[in-house]
Formats: sequence, C-alpha cells, structure tokens
Amino acid sequence: MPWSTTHAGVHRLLKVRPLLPRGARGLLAISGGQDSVCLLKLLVDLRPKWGWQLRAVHCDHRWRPDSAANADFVRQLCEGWGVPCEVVTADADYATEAQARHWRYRVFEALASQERCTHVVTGHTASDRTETLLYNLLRGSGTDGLQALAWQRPLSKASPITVVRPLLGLTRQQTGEFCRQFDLPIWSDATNQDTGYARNRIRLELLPYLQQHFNPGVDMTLANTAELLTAEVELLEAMAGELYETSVLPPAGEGEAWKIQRSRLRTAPLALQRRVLRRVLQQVTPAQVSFEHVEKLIALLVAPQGSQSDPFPGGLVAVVDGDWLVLKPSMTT
Ligand SMILES: Nc1ncnc2c1ncn2[C@@H]1O[C@H](COP(=O)(O)OP(=O)(O)OP(=O)(O)O)[C@@H](O)[C@H]1O
Repeated sequence: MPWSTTHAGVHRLLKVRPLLPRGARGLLAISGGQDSVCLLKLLVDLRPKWGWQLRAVHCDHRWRPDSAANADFVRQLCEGWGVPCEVVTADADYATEAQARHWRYRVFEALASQERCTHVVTGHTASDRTETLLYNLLRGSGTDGLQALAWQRPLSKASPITVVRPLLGLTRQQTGEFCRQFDLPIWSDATNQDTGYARNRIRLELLPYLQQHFNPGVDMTLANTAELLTAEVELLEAMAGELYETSVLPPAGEGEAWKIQRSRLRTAPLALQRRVLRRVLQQVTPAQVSFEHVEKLIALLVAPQGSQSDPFPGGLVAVVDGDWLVLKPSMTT
C-alpha cells in the first residue's frame, strides 16, 4: 500500500516529537468516527516501521439505539487490520458529556494497565483544539482556560501511562479527505449533528461561518494560537510562582492571617500581580475566583492605610496595614 502525504507527515512528526516511540505498546481509543478511523489506519500502516504493539478500545455509552452496532463496527474494523479490540459497555447512565468522558478515561486507564500499554492514543485533531478554544473563550475563560489540548500528558496524576494525540497537526477536513482517499468506512454518530449541544453548534455553524467570512484556515490558525498561549501561560505561571514565594506570607498558625507584601507586588508587571493574587484567593475562598475578586485586591495595592475590601466568599476581607495587605475574617475588623 503506497503511503500518502498524510502518512509521511505523521511519520515525520513522530520522529521530531517522540509521542509513540519505537516498540511502544499503544492502546488506541476508537469511537468509529472519521478522526479515530484515520488514526487507526495511519498507525496500522506505520506499525511495521515503528515496531509498535497496538490494541484498541471502544467505549459504548449505550446512549444511542445503534451504539451496540457502532461497537461491532469498530471491533470488526480493528480486528480486520490485526488490532485486538476490547469493547467496554457502560454499566451506568452517564448523563453529561463530562461524566461520560470521565468514565471513558477510567476505562482507558484500567485496560491500559491490564494490557501493560505504555500509551493511550486518541484521535483529537487541530479542529478539536480550535473548538475547545472558541468554547472556552465564549464562556469567558482567562488565558489559563484557553490552553490547547496537549500533545501528550500523563493519563492521571501519578500514572506511568501517557495519553498522546498524534493527529493534532491535522484538521478535521484533512482527516475527512484521508478517509475518502482510502475509502475507509466511518460510523456516523447522529448526536454529532444535534445543534442542541454548544460544541456541535461551534463545529457545524460557527466554524463554517468563520471559514467562509473571515479566514478559510481558521481551524489551524486558532489551534496554533492555543499552542502559543499554552507556552505563554506556562512561562507566566513559573514567574508568578517565584513572585508568590517572595511576596506572600501564608498564615503561620491557627487563627493567623494571610499577608501580601504590597511593595513587592506593586513593582511587578500587572499580569503577575493578578496571578499571585488569584493564587492567594484560590486558597482562602471556597468559591470560584472571579475577575472582580482579583481586581478588588489589585486596587488595594495602592490604596491608603486602613482601606479595605468588602467580604470575599468565605467571609475574609482584605485590609491595608502599612506595607501589608492582610486577609482576615470580616467579623474582627
Ligand atoms: N466512545 C469512544 N470510545 C473510544 N474512544 C473514544 C470514544 N469517544 C471518543 N473517543 C476518543 O476521544 C477522541 C476525541 O473524541 P471526542 O472529541 O468525541 O471526545 P471528547 O469527549 O470531546 O474528548 P475530549 O474532552 O478529550 O476532547 C476520539 O478521537 C477518540 O480517540
């Protein structure tokens, strides 16, 4: 079978970015849609060059009347290409996308450990990165929430298994063209067409509009933006960590207050001031820290002696005491 330019591109990528090293044992997560079928075909074709041992997993959420047929389709496709496939059926109803995803990743972890796999491989593409960026941007995320889906990350906190996404350099249009070029069968999931879901509206309505009226390459452009933002957030977080260490005094003991040294923070760039203050608030308030909460503390960095904020969720107020911003319970102020 001759290689396509997509085969060559992914082969090159894997040489530069060692996502799935020679001899790795990869567990491929296959839904049966175009992205994961493209992933399966590419890795099966590249397997002889790399000596990987491949297995597959399909999770049946039992969401659709055709989900058992979908699972059979995936199993047959994988096994036809010499990739043993495990189908795992949900034993409970997962009401939301997030719950279903959480279950899926637990399944991946259990199966990967059992099969001694070193990597779990998913079919995420640049288009998924772009959709996630738009989704989070429109919900009002700060830069931290706009970070790109990573090329690789540990499957869970202390897990030796790595999740890798070798298709992040391709758009959904490219995986679709690849599937047509090789006449690959694809299972079309009807719920992907349901515009009742925000993610589907982004994919089916917003992105085509942006492509037509603003930038035909918006898929890849915004995915690249997300990648750049990720590196910038990492840098800012590291710098904020250093500033935090030298400007924040956590309570020394029971009943003691948090203290922030105003002169240290005032001379730092505003972006770092905000990150340090956000970190403090994250530790003292039970609620989600909002933009307004952080800005209240920013204002107190230059406010006169005795100034104070109104209470933050959890009941603490911030009070200016000389060079210090002191966080204490509102009752005692
Ligand atoms: N039912 C499934 N069984 C196995 N793998 C799946 C299944 N659904 C999704 N995947 C894997 O996850 C990848 C991304 O799929 P999709 O974008 O639908 O999931 P998602 O829940 O949005 O994922 P994420 O939150 O990680 O972006 C697929 O390419 C595939 O590798």
